[in-house]
Amino acid sequence: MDQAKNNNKIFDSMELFKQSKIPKEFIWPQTEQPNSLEQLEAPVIDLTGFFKGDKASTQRAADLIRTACQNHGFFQVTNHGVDVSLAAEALSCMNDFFKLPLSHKLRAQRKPGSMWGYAGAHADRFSSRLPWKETLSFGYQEEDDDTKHIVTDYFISTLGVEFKQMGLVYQKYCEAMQKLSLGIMELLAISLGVEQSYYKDFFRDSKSIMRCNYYPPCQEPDLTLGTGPHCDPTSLTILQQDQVGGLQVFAEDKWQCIPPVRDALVINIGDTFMALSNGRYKSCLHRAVVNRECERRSLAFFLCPREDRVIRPPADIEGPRKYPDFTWSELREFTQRHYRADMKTLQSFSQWLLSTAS
Ligand SMILES: C=C1C[C@]23C[C@@]1(O)CC[C@H]2[C@]1(C)CCC[C@@](C)(C(=O)O)[C@H]1[C@@H]3C(=O)O
Ligand SMILES: O=C(O)CCC(=O)C(=O)O
Ligand SMILES: [Fe+2]
Repeated sequence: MDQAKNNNKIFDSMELFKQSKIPKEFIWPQTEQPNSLEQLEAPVIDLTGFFKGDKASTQRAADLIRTACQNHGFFQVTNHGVDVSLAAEALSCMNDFFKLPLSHKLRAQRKPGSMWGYAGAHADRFSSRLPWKETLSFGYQEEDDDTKHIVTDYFISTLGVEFKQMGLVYQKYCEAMQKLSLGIMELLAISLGVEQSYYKDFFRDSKSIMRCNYYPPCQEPDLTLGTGPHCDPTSLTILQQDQVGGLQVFAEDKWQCIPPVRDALVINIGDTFMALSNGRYKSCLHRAVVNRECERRSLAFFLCPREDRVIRPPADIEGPRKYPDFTWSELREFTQRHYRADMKTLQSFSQWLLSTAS
């Protein structure tokens, strides 16, 4: 794997776009590019009844989730309780950061070993197959006294007090994401026939990751990718995408698209939840493509358990264990230091874990 250690290459997206050809580091192995992709059957689930405690609609939602997660792990939710104007503001104010001159963005540059900060094409980590994107990532955790304003504090301390308003938007957005995540954990438990609060309790005192993905327009979009094929190593991803489109999922042996649905959030389970379901639910390969005409933005909230909590499925999920015990801290370090997340991350991690254990 090209896990380049702390490359010092920096890409300025403003300059990149002026060149007629994209740098070779951004070129990905060519896969078939069918002109029009099928749409993935990612059911759009209205959460109104669930939030009202209506048993019949909760069961219907759980049934739709079970079918989706047994197949590819993706579904969408509407009436999810995230304020529409807050969601729109979180998406729009990304530009207040990504439109800054590179020198200003680099004040937030990701430090080696950290998950937080600004990264341009991950050029600091990889030396080939660079994604055509810039990202800004930061942490969120349930509030206690010294983490009550963890996101706002991050923006002020990293970018300056003029970014306080942006920090407040993402602080509120992360709080809404966390609340929705725990509701979905209840639906996942119901869908698996597990005690309803089992997973919700598992994610108490969680430490999650918020990631802003900014995909500039690209002069050779078919040669590169915004985000390469991967399975999310995390537990649950709540993705807000703008109306541009570009998210694709590899299911039934082909790439299928998830076109934007207004006011819906895309949910997918990650490798850690696949292990928590003992493999009954699938963490699925997905990617993001870019286009020549316009930028694309997405906000991904990655729910993660407390780093040291042992990832183990509940006893009443039948069948022999598919994965060894591990902690999120171990899997995260594996993806950050030894292995670039791809289609086999959890399988490769399990083998690595068992080989280093013996
Ligand atoms: C634990 C993580 C690693 C990545 C961010 C995340 O929080 C969840 C998704 C992972 C990622 C997006 C999967 C594709 C490759 C990656 C390098 C990226 O394109 O950003 C991954 C993230 C990472 O920073 O390693
Ligand atoms: O931007 C997208 O649509 C997908 C991004 C993604 O998969 C990720 O950040 O893990
Ligand atoms: Fe992803």
